[in-house]
Amino acid sequence: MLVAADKFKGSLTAVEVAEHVTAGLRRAVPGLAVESVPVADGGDGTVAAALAAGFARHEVRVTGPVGDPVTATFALHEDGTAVVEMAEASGLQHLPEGRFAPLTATTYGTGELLRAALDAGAGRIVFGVGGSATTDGGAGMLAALGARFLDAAGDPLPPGGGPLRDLATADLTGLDPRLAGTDVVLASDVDNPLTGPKGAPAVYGPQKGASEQDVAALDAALSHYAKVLETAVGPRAAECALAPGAGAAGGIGYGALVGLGATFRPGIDVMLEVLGFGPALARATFVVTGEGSLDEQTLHGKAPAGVAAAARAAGLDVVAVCGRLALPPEALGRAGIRRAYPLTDLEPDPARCMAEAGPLLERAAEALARDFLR
Ligand SMILES: Nc1ncnc2c1ncn2[C@@H]1O[C@H](COP(=O)(O)OP(=O)(O)OP(=O)(O)O)[C@@H](O)[C@H]1O
Ligand SMILES: O=C(O)[C@H](O)CO
Repeated sequence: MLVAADKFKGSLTAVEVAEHVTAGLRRAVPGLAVESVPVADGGDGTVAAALAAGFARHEVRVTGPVGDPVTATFALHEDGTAVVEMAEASGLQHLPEGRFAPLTATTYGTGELLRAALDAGAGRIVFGVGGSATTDGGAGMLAALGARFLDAAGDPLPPGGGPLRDLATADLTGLDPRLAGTDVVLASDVDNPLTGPKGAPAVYGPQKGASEQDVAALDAALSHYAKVLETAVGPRAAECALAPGAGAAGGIGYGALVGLGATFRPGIDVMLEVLGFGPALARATFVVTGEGSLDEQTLHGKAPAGVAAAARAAGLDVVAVCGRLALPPEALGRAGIRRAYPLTDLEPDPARCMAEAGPLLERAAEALARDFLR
């Protein structure tokens, strides 16, 4: 039995989900052998999943999205693979008192975090992006790693995506030379391009507090930024702006593709590899996956869809646990999930469902075991 579920955002971490599911399964089937691989898709919870898989914890003080220092964690494996999560440095959770800063929030701290991973000896970086407070195209991150972004007077630009409208010259030649020898994988939660109707400002700007006017300003600023970078590094900068994942996390995907030589991969695929899911799957006979909300998004590359695809390919049955379920049985079936057990079936009151998620999940796992394991 393999438990490979993501967090239930707002109520349980992926590690807690695994613990409660295991407890419930064992209550129904005493002595059941259960292995767990808490999973994540590159978005928040990615470093936590790597730590649960045995990576070493490294904590660093870096610049937060609006300039105040924050403590960010990255995870390092003894084989030299680092898992770095941009939200640890530049995520929405670091906005003081939750106050948005759509035009001025910076990814500078993410660049500092990447530098710390290089300092710690990382030879390969899995760069998980998503959940960002920023829309600066990764300019702050590149600046922290040695790039220079200057206005017409030759002064460095102030932080954030808005000021990129005044960018006159970009110079990436000062980037940390260790990056050239480092394999960077962009593990993204989304595949949007940098700008346009499906771009970072239009699609994800509003969740960072951007008004309609801000979205238009950010889209123009990022388009201009990409043009200036084309002058600095050549036509590949234009290709990167259109590439899947360029628009992830406020365009940090673009910054990583252009400046860090990153390659884009769907986050869940990369993370399953990094977390040792394959060998665990080979030992399993049945798989439980899940996340907080099983919905349309789940089908688009979220953790349970990735787990179910891999498990079905190995010929194993998959069922899911979740807080809430917003998919019909046919859609679950297409994703390779035989049945889902939502906590809201056990406790219809949403607030109690969140507050008592642990014990409810144990009951859901017991029911699942009775249905499938006896
Ligand atoms: N215990 C719970 N009971 C009912 N619903 C829950 C519970 N825990 C989480 N949820 C629902 O799940 C939502 C979070 O969904 P989920 O954990 O799938 O993350 P997400 O928002 O899709 O983000 P990510 O992309 O990081 O996975 C919450 O907003 C809530 O609606
Ligand atoms: O951070 C963001 O902008 C979203 O999570 C998409 O990557």
